[in-house]
Amino acid sequence: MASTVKIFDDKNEISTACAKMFTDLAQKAIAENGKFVVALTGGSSPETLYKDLAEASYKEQIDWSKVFVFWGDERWVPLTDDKSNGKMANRTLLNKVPVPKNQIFYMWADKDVSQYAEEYENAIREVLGDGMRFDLILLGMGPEGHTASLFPYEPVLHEETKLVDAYYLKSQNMYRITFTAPLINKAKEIILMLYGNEKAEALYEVLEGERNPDLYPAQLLNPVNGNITWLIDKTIAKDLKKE
Ligand SMILES: O=C(O)[C@H](O)[C@@H](O)[C@H](O)[C@H](O)COP(=O)(O)O
Repeated sequence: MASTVKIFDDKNEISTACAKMFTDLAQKAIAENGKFVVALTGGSSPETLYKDLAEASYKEQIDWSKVFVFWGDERWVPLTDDKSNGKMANRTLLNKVPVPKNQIFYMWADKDVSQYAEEYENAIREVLGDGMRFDLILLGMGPEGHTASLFPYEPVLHEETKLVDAYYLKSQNMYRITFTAPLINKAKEIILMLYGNEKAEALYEVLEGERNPDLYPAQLLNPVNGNITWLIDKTIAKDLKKE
C-alpha cells in the first residue's frame, strides 16, 4: 500500500497524467481479470480527464466492452439536471466510448434514495463479488476537505456497515448518495485530482495536519490493501512540506 503525492504545473497536466494512469490500470485489469471496474467522480475537476479519455489517443487503448462504470457519489437529481455527475460524464466521455449500456450504473433512479443506495450496493456486489474491491476509484476534494459526498460532521462519516449510503445534505438543500469510507478504502487504486489555491489549506490539513476527519473527511481515505495517489497542482501544494 502506497500513498503518493504528484505535483504538476496545472490541471491539464494533472488530467494527462490521470488519463495515462487510468489507461494503464484498465489494460492491466482487463488483461488479468477480463474486466475493469471503475468509480467515476463528479464535480468539475474530472471534466478535462473525461474529455482526454474520449480522444482517440486514449480511447483506442481501452477495450470499453470490458469496462464497468459506477459513480463514487451523486447529487440525487435526474440525469437531465445540470447538477448531475452522470450527465457530465455522459457529455464528456460515456456518449463517446462504447461501454455497453448495461455496464453503466448511474447513481440515479426515480425512487426512494435510501432504497436505491441498497440496490446500488447490491449491483456493485454482483459485479465485484463479496470483496467489493474496485480496480480504480476516482475522487476529488472540496475546498473544505470533503470527498465523494462525505461532508464535514455528517453521520455518514462514521458509517461502518453500509458501503453505499444516502442522506439529506442541509448545506446544499439536496439529497446525496455516496460510497462510504469502508467501500472506498477497499479499492485497489484511489486517485484524487485536485488543484487551485482555494483547496490548499484543506489539503495541508488532510495530508499533514492533526487528525480530525469530522472536519476534514478526506482524512478518512486510507486504503486497506491498495494505493492512493494525489494528483495536485503547484498552487495547491504551496503549504505542503517539500518532499
Ligand atoms: O458530487 C460532487 O460534488 C463530487 O463528487 C465532489 O466530491 C467533488 O469531487 C468535490 O466537490 C470537488 O469538486 P470540484 O472538482 O468541482 O472542485
